[in-house]
Amino acid sequence: MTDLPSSAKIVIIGGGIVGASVAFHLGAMGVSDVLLLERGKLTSGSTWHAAGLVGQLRTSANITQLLGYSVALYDRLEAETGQATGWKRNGGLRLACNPERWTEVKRQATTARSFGLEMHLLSPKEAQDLWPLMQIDDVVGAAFLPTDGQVSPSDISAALAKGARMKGVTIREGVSVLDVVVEDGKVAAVVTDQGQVECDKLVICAGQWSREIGRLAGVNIPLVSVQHQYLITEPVPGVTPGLPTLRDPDRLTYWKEEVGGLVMGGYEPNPKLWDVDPLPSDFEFQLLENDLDHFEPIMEQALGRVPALGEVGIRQFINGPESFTPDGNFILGEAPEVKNIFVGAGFNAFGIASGGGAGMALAEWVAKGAPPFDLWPVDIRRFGRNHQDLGWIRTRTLEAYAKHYTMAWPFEEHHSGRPLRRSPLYDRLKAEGAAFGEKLGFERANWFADLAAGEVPEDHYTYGRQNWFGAVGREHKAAREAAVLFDQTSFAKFELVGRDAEAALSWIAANDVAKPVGHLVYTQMLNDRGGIECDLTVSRLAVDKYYVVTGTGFATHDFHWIASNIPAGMDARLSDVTSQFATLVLMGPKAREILSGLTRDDISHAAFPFGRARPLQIAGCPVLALRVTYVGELGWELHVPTEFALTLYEALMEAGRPLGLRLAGYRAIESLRLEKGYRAWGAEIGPDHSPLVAGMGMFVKLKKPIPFLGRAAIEAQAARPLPRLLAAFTTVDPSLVLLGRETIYRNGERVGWLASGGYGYTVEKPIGYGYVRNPAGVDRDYVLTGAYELEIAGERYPAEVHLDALYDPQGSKIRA
Ligand SMILES: NCCCC(=O)O
Repeated sequence: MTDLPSSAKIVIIGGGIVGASVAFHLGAMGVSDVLLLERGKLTSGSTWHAAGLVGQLRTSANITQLLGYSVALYDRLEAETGQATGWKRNGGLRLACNPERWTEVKRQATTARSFGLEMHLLSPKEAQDLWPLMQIDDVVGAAFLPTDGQVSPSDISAALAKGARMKGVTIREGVSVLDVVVEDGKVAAVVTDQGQVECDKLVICAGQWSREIGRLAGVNIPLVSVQHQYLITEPVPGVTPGLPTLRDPDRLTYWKEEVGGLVMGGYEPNPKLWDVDPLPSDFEFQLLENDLDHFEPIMEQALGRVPALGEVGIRQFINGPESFTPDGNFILGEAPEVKNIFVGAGFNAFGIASGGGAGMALAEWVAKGAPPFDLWPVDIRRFGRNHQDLGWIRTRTLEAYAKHYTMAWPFEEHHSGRPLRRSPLYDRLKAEGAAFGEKLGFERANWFADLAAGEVPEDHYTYGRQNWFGAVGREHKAAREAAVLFDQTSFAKFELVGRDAEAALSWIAANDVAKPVGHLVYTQMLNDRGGIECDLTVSRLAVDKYYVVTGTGFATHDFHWIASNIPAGMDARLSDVTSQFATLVLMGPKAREILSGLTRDDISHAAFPFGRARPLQIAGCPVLALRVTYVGELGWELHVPTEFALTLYEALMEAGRPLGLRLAGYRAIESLRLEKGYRAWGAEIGPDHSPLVAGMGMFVKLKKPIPFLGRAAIEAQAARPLPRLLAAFTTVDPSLVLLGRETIYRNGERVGWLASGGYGYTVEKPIGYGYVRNPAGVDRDYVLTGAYELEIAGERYPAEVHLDALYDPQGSKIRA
């Protein structure tokens, strides 16, 4: 028995690297009364058998920053705690063995430059000079990140735990959590085998056991355990302690030095779950049985790269289960289901690399209620209804594991666990040649193949222009010249109802939403730093009722943000009505002509202007029509009870085809909105960007004396020069492919990177958006007076800068 306290301000469950790091950072922040509970011994779950590579570059700047924080922490932790960590900055090599991979690596080098991370491109021979044991016959090129490294997972965790204790955190080993007590939607206590511990906040960092702990509290943590195998050799002649880590993704393998020998592991294309449910609770310092047959293809690939592997003995073979997630990103943040329960789990084989930074970020989230910066790619609120089914989670996670080292193609879609959520129009769209993508389990048409012309609705991935380029161009042109119909049924839709709905929404929304019934307002919702948390439309349907429409992927996030910011005591209830309504979006100069033949209602501009929401009867269907656009054309979002969706679709297509109506998909939306300069949350805007730096100050009610969340921060920003400003860029060479993360140079100096990239078929140019930075202040003049270049895959190309929309800057089309 341990002397377990009966209460603690914060309880952390799990003594692996992430739990220890959260404890360390809470201690460092001076937070007192923190208790870490570990069921076995510290690190005994999966931390102890991790391979310990520490790479930093990710596709997100902020996640890269998080991993960079890990490196900086590991640099100093041994001196700070007196505990050896095994950390060394021996650098990381990455090989490319075919031209497309070489393009990927060169684009990664540009991404690294954009994010301020050192990464050098090497010839095969230069790579071999750093890693003399490898064969380079098939190597096209390589990249070297000198600040990457490796660490001893157990030792670094022990150092974090020691540091946490030194800062006052209590750590108890041998304590099992049996239940979690939730009262009034908040965590109240954990029940352990040694008594109950009351707490204000709970942090679940229990590795692969996190899903089960979450379930005790009604919190969904979608991760599963996958078997991961690697081997450790006897000493290999020629292997030195300074040997860099090596990733050989075309052979699906990684390498690192260990006590004069080599560690070699890999990501099998046919991964195997640790298929037990529930997971055993006494699995401490244990491994699974080796499966050499399963590892054989990885071994063959490895021998081809490092023949010396065949000449030394294998010291140990490891098959350790580790937690993986359906999208390959880890899980951080406050659970949307229960207040004050936080999660740090699902680290997908990069827990050791992420541990330092993830612990820092989660500690801040727990202590201050918000993360230090935007962590959307790993935010627990990115999950949706599809992520609640264990079978689906398993299927998709196995796909993600198998793709750990495969090419990360632009526009790549997952193929497993589909179809799951289907619009009523799915079969019709499929018959019309839809190439579907998927978001939160929803099937969504990305583009339409011309079946009569023999086109096949399948993506063919490359880093160049992909096979759908022409098809999307057709849809784009139809939107600008005639009309298109998008099925956007997957939109997340909420109703906010109650006596205080207006007051609550006025507090949460940055734009003025206190409008008469029948008005639609586009608004952001800001955090107290003035950053954009939500970007959506609200339509007032009654004095006490608003209809909120936001992006498919933001369903959980935006619902949680709105619900948790309704001031206490106000009568305003939020409900998710996504599944009740299909959304057909009719856009283009012929939209009114098409619609007017199907309704007796007056839809003239005078009767139904832009920014209004009206009920319409269309072809017998009761429709809520929203006069709004995300593509820069005249049009309506038609929200209709799902059972009417097919009837509405048939009527629109029949009336529209003679006028040039086409079906169109999400890739056309992207192209159209880039031309029109509409921002996308998660790309150009997010919690780190205020409306002012995003060039959207006109949507903030600063001129009205209405208090709103984030107002003070925006007022303070408005009084100072802006540190950066969002601009559009087009390249002079129209054949270039912009994908996002390309580096922006102004007068030869690096000033930012593209948050998004695509192509505008009307302007006939590649388009990208990115922030131009200058600590001394940025204004329109500063942006417009520079000479710009964009770096793409290591080469610089001249570019033009724009602050106004490239298409219809006056907005005359949408107000037609
Ligand atoms: N746990 C293995 C990590 C491999 C990698 O960092 O690529």
